[in-house]
Amino acid sequence: MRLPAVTWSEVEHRARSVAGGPVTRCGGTDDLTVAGLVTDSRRVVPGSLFACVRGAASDGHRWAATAARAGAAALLADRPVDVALPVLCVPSVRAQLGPLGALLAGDPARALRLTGVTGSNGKTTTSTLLRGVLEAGGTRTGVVGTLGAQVGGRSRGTDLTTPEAPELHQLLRWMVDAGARQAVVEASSIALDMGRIDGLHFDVSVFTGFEEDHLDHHGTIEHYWASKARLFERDRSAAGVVVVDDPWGRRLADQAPVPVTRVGSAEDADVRVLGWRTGSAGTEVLLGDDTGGHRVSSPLVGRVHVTNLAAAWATGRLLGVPADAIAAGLATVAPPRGRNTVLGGSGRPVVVVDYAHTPRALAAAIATARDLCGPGGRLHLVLGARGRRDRYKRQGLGESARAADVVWLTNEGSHGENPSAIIGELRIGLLGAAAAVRTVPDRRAAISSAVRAAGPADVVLLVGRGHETRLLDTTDPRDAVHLDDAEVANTALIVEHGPPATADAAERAS
Ligand SMILES: CC(=O)N[C@H]1[C@@H](OP(=O)(O)OP(=O)(O)OC[C@H]2O[C@@H](n3ccc(=O)[nH]c3=O)[C@H](O)[C@@H]2O)O[C@H](CO)[C@@H](O)[C@@H]1O[C@H](C)C(=O)N[C@@H](C)C(=O)N[C@H](CCC(=O)O)C(=O)O
Repeated sequence: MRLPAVTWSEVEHRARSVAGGPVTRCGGTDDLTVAGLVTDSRRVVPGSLFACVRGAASDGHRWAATAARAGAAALLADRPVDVALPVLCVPSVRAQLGPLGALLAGDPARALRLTGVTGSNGKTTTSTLLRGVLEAGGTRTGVVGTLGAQVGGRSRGTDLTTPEAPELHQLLRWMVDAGARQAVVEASSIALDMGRIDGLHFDVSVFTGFEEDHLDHHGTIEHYWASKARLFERDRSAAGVVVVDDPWGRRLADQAPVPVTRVGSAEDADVRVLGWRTGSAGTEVLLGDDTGGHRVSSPLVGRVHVTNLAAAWATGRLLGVPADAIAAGLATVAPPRGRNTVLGGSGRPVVVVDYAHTPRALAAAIATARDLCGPGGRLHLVLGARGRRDRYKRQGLGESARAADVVWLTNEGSHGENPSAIIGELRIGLLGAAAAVRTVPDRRAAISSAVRAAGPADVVLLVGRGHETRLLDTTDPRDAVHLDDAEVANTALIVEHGPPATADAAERAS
């Protein structure tokens, strides 16, 4: 992807448009040009403008000399650095990442209609659904989120659900160059808090629902909610679609300064869920809006997707997509990897792989998996908790797990914590539960044991990692090992219960 060469004076001019205090240019002539804004010295290429970002673990200013050696043409800093490069000194480097990230990517957002998606659960599914709806409406649409970035038949990996602003604007440039005229952006609360979507304005932003999460970062649930509510300010979005089935969503709908379409089962919902049913073949929802009743179907499995489908419907309508195109789009969108992915069946246990990693999402995933049990079937849950993150959730996860028949406690990547201590915290929520509790610290062995113990009417639910394929038990990312829950489950199904009995099951196992 070729990024435009931007003159130093254009960079200075855009930087001055960011409120916050004096901008001082040290060195560099007006016709000096830079190409690409980079926040990581390890990704600098000749001609880059390197942004010295102060972080929690280190200060980007420490990497200025490294960036210079890698060919950076100039620096963005908030204090003097002893490096022989032109420097633009600003009050806050992080505050410049959006505006300058946009400028140095050629302001791609100006050529796109943008939809933002935030919420504690359902961001990835709803973003994927929206892309399908907008494409069915006839517009090439890009998407960026937890599963990386996609446009047309191309994809790119990302380290974060919502990348840092310079990378995000470069991905939007990549989408525009690939012919996209719409883009859907998953906006995580941490990204909203850290300014990663600065420089973007959304036609519609979607709030998929809320429960406490990421309190390690936000501190309190109020701050967590406020970071999401920030997306529904006029300077960020023109309109909102908000699921009002929980009090925090209702509060947002009541308080947001932009026009809000309310979605859910509530009486006052503008797009109301009138009924639904779900099973291994997919989900069907009956919706009511100001144009009447609409029946939509989707291959997604599980009650958790009912409001995701309703929110995608409401957003498509707001963006002018005809009702029949929305329905066609929803009917064709395949489940995103690791979101209620269904394996096995046809005479073998069903295995469901899901990303649920909060108590409420786990309770919903268990309810969904229970819907897939055959007569008299039991639900086996393979449960862990990621190390070094949101310890406060572990007892709640254990409490939600009480709804299963057999719970297999295991490792989910301890990230340097003591794996047994993590399992012990999960077990607190299970004290006195009717469910049988097994402890198998090795994740592969736990998945295989659960699949082995499951009968043909049973369901094995694997939660916490979904699509993830890297498992880390230390604090050094280089120690990560490959472990894909769906891969391990498929192997266990064949080893313990034989190959798929029918073609479609074989297809599903692929
Ligand atoms: C809490 C958080 O979001 N931290 C992010 C933050 O880290 P940090 O402030 O510690 O940065 P740092 O490591 O001190 O580095 C400071 C600066 O020096 C630079 N640097 C660093 C090393 C070097 O050799 N050269 C160099 O230039 C870095 O690129 C950075 O610009 O800035 C880093 C660089 O951009 C991010 O990688 C890092 O995300 C970490 C890895 C992370 O795990 N973030 C998670 C919590 C996150 O953001 N999750 C959300 C939500 C997901 C969900 O909803 O489930 C997401 O959007 O992914």
